[in-house]
Amino acid sequence: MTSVALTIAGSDSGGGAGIQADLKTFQELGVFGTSALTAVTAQNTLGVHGVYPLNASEVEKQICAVMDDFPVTAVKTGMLFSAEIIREVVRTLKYYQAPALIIDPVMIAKGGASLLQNEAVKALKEELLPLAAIITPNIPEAELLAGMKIETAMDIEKAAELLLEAGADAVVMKGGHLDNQEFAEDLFMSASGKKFKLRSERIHTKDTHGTGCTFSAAITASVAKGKRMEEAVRIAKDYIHVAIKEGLHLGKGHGPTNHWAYRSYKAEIKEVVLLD
Ligand SMILES: Nc1ncnc2c1ncn2[C@@H]1O[C@H](COP(=O)(O)OP(=O)(O)OP(=O)(O)O)[C@@H](O)[C@H]1O
Ligand SMILES: Cc1ncc(CO)c(N)n1
Repeated sequence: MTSVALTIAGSDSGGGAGIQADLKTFQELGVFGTSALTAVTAQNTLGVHGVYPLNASEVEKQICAVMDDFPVTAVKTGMLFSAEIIREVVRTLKYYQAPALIIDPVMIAKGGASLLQNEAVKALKEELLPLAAIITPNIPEAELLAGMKIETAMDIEKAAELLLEAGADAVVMKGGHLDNQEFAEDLFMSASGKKFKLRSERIHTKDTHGTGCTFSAAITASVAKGKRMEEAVRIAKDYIHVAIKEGLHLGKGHGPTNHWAYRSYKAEIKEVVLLD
């Protein structure tokens, strides 16, 4: 049977991040993609030129339309913008006893534009995060959610532990933002005690627009197909790695990644480093 995933996120008119990245990723990984828009952004590779949120009730209607009709097996959240939208998403997902929830806690776009209001961070942490099968913060997002500064490898683990304590079943701390490193390394930790690093060669490119959205959408697609979380994050790491590596070099700023690249990609590039 065809697997169906739902993404609840913002639109990126430039097509590299947000809903557009999610649907492209679902498609490439063989999952039927459905969506609920939270906001429209006027955005391209140079930055965010406008943010136009929908009402919480408009978001709820879209989720209901999808959930009432489709056998959704995984849900992803991206840009949620406000505490009102977060609360409505939480209420609606609880009503449907929604399947596995993958949270990408989107806060700030690469150019610095805010995609989540400051006062909404608390709602994300206290109300949405406890529903998470996995949450995929980058370092600045993890700092705000865990309420601590992250400077060392030990800080990364400590913050991951705090997010598990806050109610997520698993966490991937994305290391894409740590500059000047040979590797792009992410830390996976689960409440059930699994812990490993996903490591790939760091690609030196400015074209990394939408990498976070694409990575968590790839996790969502595999989970929708019934794969275990550890396997889902490994596939996602492969997917994003090759999508960055085979970049399309579109636009004048931070270009999007290449979703077609995974089709012809066979070898495994990433390395899994088990930790005790
Ligand atoms: N230059 C790079 N080379 C290889 N992998 C990378 C690179 N940059 C990011 N990644 C990988 O891409 C995935 C997404 O991480 P990233 O830190 O970019 O997310 P993000 O900050 O949430 O992205 P966004 O800016 O789209 O919100 C991670 O697995 C990360 O290791
Ligand atoms: C709509 C949207 N969602 C997420 C991101 C983060 O990459 C972005 N730039 N735009």
